[in-house]
Formats: sequence, structure tokens, C-alpha cells
Amino acid sequence: MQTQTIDIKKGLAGVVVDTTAISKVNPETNSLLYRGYPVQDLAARCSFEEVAWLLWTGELPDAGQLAAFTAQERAARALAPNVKAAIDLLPRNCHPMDVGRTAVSVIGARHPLAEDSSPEANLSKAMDLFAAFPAVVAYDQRRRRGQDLVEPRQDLDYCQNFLWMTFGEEAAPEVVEAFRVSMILYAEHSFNASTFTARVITSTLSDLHSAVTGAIGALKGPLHGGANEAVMHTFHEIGIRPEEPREKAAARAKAWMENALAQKKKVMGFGHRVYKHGDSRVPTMKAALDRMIEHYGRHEILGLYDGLEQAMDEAKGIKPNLDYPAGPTYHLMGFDTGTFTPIFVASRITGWTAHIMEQLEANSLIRPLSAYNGPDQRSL
Ligand SMILES: CC(=O)SCCNC(=O)CCNC(=O)[C@H](O)C(C)(C)COP(=O)(O)OP(=O)(O)OC[C@H]1O[C@@H](n2cnc3c(N)ncnc32)[C@H](O)[C@@H]1OP(=O)(O)O
Ligand SMILES: O=C([O-])CC(=O)C(=O)O
Repeated sequence: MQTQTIDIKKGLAGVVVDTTAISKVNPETNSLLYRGYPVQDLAARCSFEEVAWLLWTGELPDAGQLAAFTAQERAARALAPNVKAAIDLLPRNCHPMDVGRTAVSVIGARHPLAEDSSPEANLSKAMDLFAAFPAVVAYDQRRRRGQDLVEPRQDLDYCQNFLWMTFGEEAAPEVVEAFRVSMILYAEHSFNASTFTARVITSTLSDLHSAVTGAIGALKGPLHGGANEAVMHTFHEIGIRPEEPREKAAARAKAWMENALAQKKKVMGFGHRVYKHGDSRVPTMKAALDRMIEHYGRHEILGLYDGLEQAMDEAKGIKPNLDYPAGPTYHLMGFDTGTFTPIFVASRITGWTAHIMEQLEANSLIRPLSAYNGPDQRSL
């Protein structure tokens, strides 16, 4: 059989398919750089708007650039009537990622530069989509709860306004801070499955919104972005009991994990294709989760978190990925579980669109080979 002599890289594991100057994931040093800057430093010192600009352009914005971008972003936040109408046509019980995917399609179809893939047009479309997507996420969560649309506020920054549009009230500064950190950590991660999807679509010279729509489809799966939602399903399956002593919650979580692993289940929120000794972003996100646990006084969440993590480590030595602390953080903030992965989309729009622009700078159609293992030629 021919396939036996061909070295097949299943899942493209370990295959380097192109260069990128956008981010460096280094499992040896357990580090992640965006355009050369450690993500932890960006999370400590920058706004999400500044990080978006950095990912797109390669440099942090100066004061004038930031002011112009902030003005453009604030002006493009409102949910367009035809995007709202398209969302309203979708059932309230469909997956929120389906809403996000559909909304990006509609946003693309109505954009005046829809078919223009010049660098200037793509940057402008990336900024518009960055600005417009939070209203989609916020409105979708609200309509499922039977609540009305909340209009954006010009006096709030991106993260404050995202929370405002979702909950209809100003979030506490600690909550905004944890949300900002999560958005920066989720923004970019080299050739992950959804980014690679965006690059594959772009490589055919298709348009930016088509590439992002496809990327959303790839992110939805629980082996990728859908894991933050799946983590919360695990917590609910174990049972969240506010006021339960932390040690008791941890013991129940440990028992759940031992049982799951005995049944050879994959537990979402653990493991990573590239990092094998822990995800570089987890300590920063875990610190944000800890702050939210203190803020909301929900120590039983920490018990569940620690119990699962310890049991997985003891049984298999597999470490949590970013989705593990992000899921319970969003839960504590009041987001519905189905909204978690759309929040990831809102963040990753920055990385995806940066990669779309980079792909077009030196494009080559992405078209690998396959080894045929079907029947030999035969006659009808
Ligand atoms: C932001 C992000 O997208 S981060 C990733 C989010 N995804 C998840 O959390 C989903 C759960 N994790 C996984 O499925 C995997 O760890 C992946 C897909 C992320 C990476 O997988 P791969 O690099 O392909 O490793 P693979 O799935 O082959 O796992 C290697 C071994 O570890 C085990 N393993 C890996 N992750 C897990 C897990 N979460 N739970 C249980 N076992 C696991 C596998 O069963 C396998 O064991 P085996 O060798 O005995 O068969
Ligand atoms: O890199 C990956 O494979 C998945 C991931 O962590 C991400 O996209 O943030």
C-alpha cells in the first residue's frame, strides 16, 4: 500500500507551514509574544484597543493613532438594523456561535468595501468588525433572556462598553479589568485551527468576512474555542453549590475527574497541541479568576477548579489551557455559558484579521496533498 511509505502528518502536528511575524508561541520557554512583546506585559499595561492595533500594524499606537482608532471604534459599535433583523430570525435556542457566524456574514455582505482586499480596505474592515461584534454577542445573550437591546455608550472604552451592552449596567472596575485581561490573552495564538482556517480561506483570494466566518466555525468546536463553554458544563455537571466549603467542592471535583478519566473521557480545558508543560497564558488568567472569586465571594468555584486540576495532574500530568480559567471567570461575571466562545471570537477577530492581512502579503494557495487509500481503479 502506497500510504505505508508516505510520512503522513496527521492533524499537521509538528508541521511548519509558513512564517508569521504576528506572534511567537514558545513551548520550551512557555512564553507567548505578540509582535515581540510578552503577552503578560501587554495584559498588565495595555488596553485591548492598543493590543488590537499592535497585532494589525506591528507597533503599539502613538497617542494620535490611538485617538483616531478609538474614535472610529466608538462610532462603529451600534448593532446595524439589518444585522439585528438577521439575528432576530434565528431561534433563541440555536448555538450563540451560529449567531456570531451569521452576523459576521451579514456584516460582510453589507460592508461597502466587501470585495476590496487591499491592505487599507482590510485594515478598515478589521477595525469595523472589531467594533461591531460586541453588540452581536451582547444582544444575543439579552434576547435569549427576553431583554431589550442596550445601545452602546461613547464614553466607555471597548471592554467597559461590551459589559455595559451585555448587562445594561456599568461593571465594577475589577470586573472590567479581568475581562480586559481575558480579551488580551485570547487575541492571538499563531497557527491554531481557526486562524489556519482563516488563512486557508484567504489563500484562495476570498474576502476578509468569509475568512472570519469560516474561522468562527473552526473555533466553535470543543477541541478549540468551544472548550471554555465545555469547562462550564463540567462545573455544572459536578454541581456548583455556592457557600460550599472549598475543600468539599474540591473533593467532589476530584472524584468526578477520576471517574471521567477511568472512562477514558477527554476533559475539555486540559491539554494543548503545542504546550505540553502548561499554557503560557494560564497563570495570568488564573490570577484574574482568583480576583473574580474574591470579588464575588465564590470560593467553591476555586474548590472545583483546584480539584479538577489536581486530579488531572496526578492521573495524567496534563495541564489546563487558557479555556480552563476563562470559563469560570465569565460565569462569575454573569455571562451565559453559550456566550463564552462568542467572547473568544470578539477577541480573536484581532488575530484572525492580522493573519488574513499577513497571508495576503505573500500569498500562496494552501493546498496540501493526501495519500489515497481507497479502492484501486476498477471498472463500472
Ligand atoms: C484555546 C484553545 O483552543 S486551547 C485547546 C482547547 N481544547 C480543549 O481543551 C480540548 C481538550 N483537549 C484536547 O482534546 C487535546 O489536549 C488537544 C486537542 C487540545 C490537543 O491534542 P493533541 O496534541 O492532538 O493530543 P492528543 O489529543 O493526541 O492527546 C495526547 C494524549 O493525551 C490525552 N489527552 C489530551 N488532552 C486530554 C484531555 N483534555 N483529557 C483527557 N486526556 C487528554 C489523550 O487522550 C492522549 O492520550 P493517549 O496517548 O493515551 O491516547
Ligand atoms: O493554539 C492552539 O492550538 C489553540 C489555542 O490555544 C488558541 O488558539 O488560543
